[in-house]
Amino acid sequence: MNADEVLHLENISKAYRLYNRQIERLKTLFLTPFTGKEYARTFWALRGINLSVQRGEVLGVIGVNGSGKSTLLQIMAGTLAPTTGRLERRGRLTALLELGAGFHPEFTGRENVYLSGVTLGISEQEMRRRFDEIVAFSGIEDFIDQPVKLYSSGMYVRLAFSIATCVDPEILIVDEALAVGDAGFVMKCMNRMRDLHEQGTAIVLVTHDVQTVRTLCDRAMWLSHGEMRMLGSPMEVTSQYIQMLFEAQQQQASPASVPAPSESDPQGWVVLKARPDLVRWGNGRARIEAYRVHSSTGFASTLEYGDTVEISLRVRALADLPQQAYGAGINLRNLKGLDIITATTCDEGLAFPALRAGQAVEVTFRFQNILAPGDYALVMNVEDRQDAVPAYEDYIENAVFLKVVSNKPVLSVVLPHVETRIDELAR
Ligand SMILES: Nc1ncnc2c1ncn2[C@@H]1O[C@H](COP(=O)(O)OP(=O)(O)OP(=O)(O)O)[C@@H](O)[C@H]1O
Repeated sequence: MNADEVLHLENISKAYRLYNRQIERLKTLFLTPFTGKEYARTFWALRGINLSVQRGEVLGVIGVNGSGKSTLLQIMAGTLAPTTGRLERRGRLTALLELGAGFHPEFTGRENVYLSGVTLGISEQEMRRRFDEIVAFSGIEDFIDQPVKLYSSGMYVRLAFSIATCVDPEILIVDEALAVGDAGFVMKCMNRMRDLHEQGTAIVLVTHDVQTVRTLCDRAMWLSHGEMRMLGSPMEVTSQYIQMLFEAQQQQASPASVPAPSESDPQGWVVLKARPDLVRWGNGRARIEAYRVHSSTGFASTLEYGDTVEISLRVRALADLPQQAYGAGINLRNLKGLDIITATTCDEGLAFPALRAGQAVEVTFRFQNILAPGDYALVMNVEDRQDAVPAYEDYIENAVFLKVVSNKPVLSVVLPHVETRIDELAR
């Protein structure tokens, strides 16, 4: 390992033995020692991972369910042994892997803080010094002397995250556990991770939230079927990843799976329902609950080139939203994952009114359809532009697919109306 490395993985692989039936497990237990015959199937959850994490860098790990992310983090954290390969670590490592991992359920929160100190090799005196800060950050002062078995999952995460981040780790490993906290705490955790990053802590973060990778990470790694598919800049890796999700979803999408405007709603609103293929993230303070698309073809997902199109979003506040830089936006994204048209209320200088929880607004974007014929995903979001980097209340990658048709050739990606003139010159 060079001086700047805190984690070094060389050819790390992890195999699990899988049994199709219980009897095979028993046979392995009782017969294999004598017959040498294998009854299990080997499944490689990770294969040949080479990676080095530098001091102070934030690495985001993405990949679909079952791609090996948790397995990799457990190996990095030292709670799981790799089948092959070599791992080196430098410095104090804290990890938030599974909910409640490392806590003794019968012990109180206070006792678990000190128990964690023991596990991390931190003296009782040092833990005593850090105790107040840990409890204050967790926000569960009132429950600190209750056994943690009585904690809600959110309280578990609060305490575990506080411990993991208040002990000056050189390496912090976080596995999506943050999703369990409420929006306020998730934001607090994000800020905490930014602070640690500035202080030089290396962070490895598994998340399904592409936006988190883009805003928090220095590098991103995409795992696919246990192998490293891509390692590089967050923007590059997440874009490729989104495109893959998008194409996979396109292949699956049958006409019936594309939500069509509801016939029962004469105003054309389509209510957004949870679908397995819907890629949606955000802190949940506001949600897009319905959308509608209108053009000369009516409330339909097929649009004529050149038509005037209106796309409306109905946004409902789920928490009180003071009047500030809130806004909504849409992108029309082609099948290569490129945003061809984007529009936001913030960029148009329009501010949302202050909203109380439960109140809704309708936002309409009206534009000339200059898109070349083809299929497009409609991406929609509610954003908060208070800070330089937007935060998203709700972000939906692929709410609906729109088809653009044209009876005149469009040879470019977009074709705006071009005033054209021929002037004959006098000889
Ligand atoms: N103890 C185990 N025995 C057998 N297979 C396992 C075991 N743990 C994990 N696996 C398998 O290894 C693969 C990788 O799992 P892992 O939990 O690392 O994926 P992941 O990317 O973290 O998924 P998710 O996003 O759903 O959390 C999966 O196919 C999983 O079924």
